[in-house]
Amino acid sequence: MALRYFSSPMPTALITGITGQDGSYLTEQLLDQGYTVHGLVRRTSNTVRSRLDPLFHNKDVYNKNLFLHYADLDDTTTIRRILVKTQPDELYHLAGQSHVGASFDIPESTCQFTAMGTLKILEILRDLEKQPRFLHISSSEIFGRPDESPQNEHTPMRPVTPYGVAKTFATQMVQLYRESFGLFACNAICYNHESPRRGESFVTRKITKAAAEISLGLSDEIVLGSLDGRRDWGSAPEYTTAMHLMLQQDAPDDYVLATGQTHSVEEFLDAAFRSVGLDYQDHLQQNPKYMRPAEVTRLVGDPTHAKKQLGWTPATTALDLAKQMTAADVESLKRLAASS
Ligand SMILES: C[C@H]1O[C@H](OP(=O)(O)OP(=O)(O)OC[C@H]2O[C@@H](n3cnc4c(=O)[nH]c(N)nc43)[C@H](O)[C@@H]2O)[C@@H](O)[C@@H](O)C1=O
Repeated sequence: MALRYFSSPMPTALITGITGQDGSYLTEQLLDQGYTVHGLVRRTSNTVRSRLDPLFHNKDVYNKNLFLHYADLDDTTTIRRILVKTQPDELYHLAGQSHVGASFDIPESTCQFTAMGTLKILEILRDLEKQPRFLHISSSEIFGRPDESPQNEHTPMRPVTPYGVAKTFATQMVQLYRESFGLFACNAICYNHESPRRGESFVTRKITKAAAEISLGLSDEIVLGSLDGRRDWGSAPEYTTAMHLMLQQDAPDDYVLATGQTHSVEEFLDAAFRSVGLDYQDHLQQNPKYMRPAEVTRLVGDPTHAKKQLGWTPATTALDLAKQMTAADVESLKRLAASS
């Protein structure tokens, strides 16, 4: 695709949350299109980055065009310095505390990183001479218990979880900075999006990893909370493709990224276990520890705007994902066993 607004032939992107599921897919997609990619990473004693390290090993060009910088989300001086030094054309803000269940236990740090972290970046951008186009990863959790179904970009926000409240604040700040200060700032309002790189504490990956382990005789049970929640699950690399398209438009806007279909946790569980010849009922335990004080039960997105404006179509269904992710977990466990 032609990237019309660049003055130089090699666009540059900066990604917060580059080590996460979405950050790693987006990095691959941008590098494959000839971008130089800079990523912010947190300074920890653990330098293994399981989703990014294979990129450095796989293709030599990645070593030349991918750069990581240490910066926490609340370290505004360092982020400002990196922005001034790297002069990105596009800034993808994917970082934050993203676990909804955990946000009930750690509401302050959820708001500090997910809400205030976004505002701090917007404030830095406001002062920059060269302002990159900005994408904030928002969430269907902003809709909470909505009055209408499916939800679109105009559905009122009614969050019911600390994470949803933090994302609502960040989403509205992005809108405010777009309208009041003229930033090219967009919200990608993402419904659940999954892949074999999904963190293991999210329900899809927890299920597919357990199905793989049980099928290989490595475990015998899976412990979950409520199976009733319904989710609009799509494929993570398809959603990062749409995020990139959002920053190639003539004008900034918000887009719902969703499939428009929902499935229950139980349906996903059933599909994953069936794909390796198991009946989940023989292995399921339920524990209130995984149940939440408040739960969004019926969120489903209307992706019409993204389809029309971006020409984007989500192709992978939740049941495809259940099978693909279980197969990937089986393969990875087999590789691990072969190498030890
Ligand atoms: C759009 C939104 O999407 C994600 O948030 P989420 O929907 O909360 O995702 P999840 O995989 O944690 O839960 C899905 C459902 O599964 C139920 N559930 C049952 N048993 C367990 C269980 O054992 N663990 C978990 N995690 N969930 C369980 C749980 O109660 C809920 O009904 C994030 O990416 C978030 O960042 C985001 O923006």
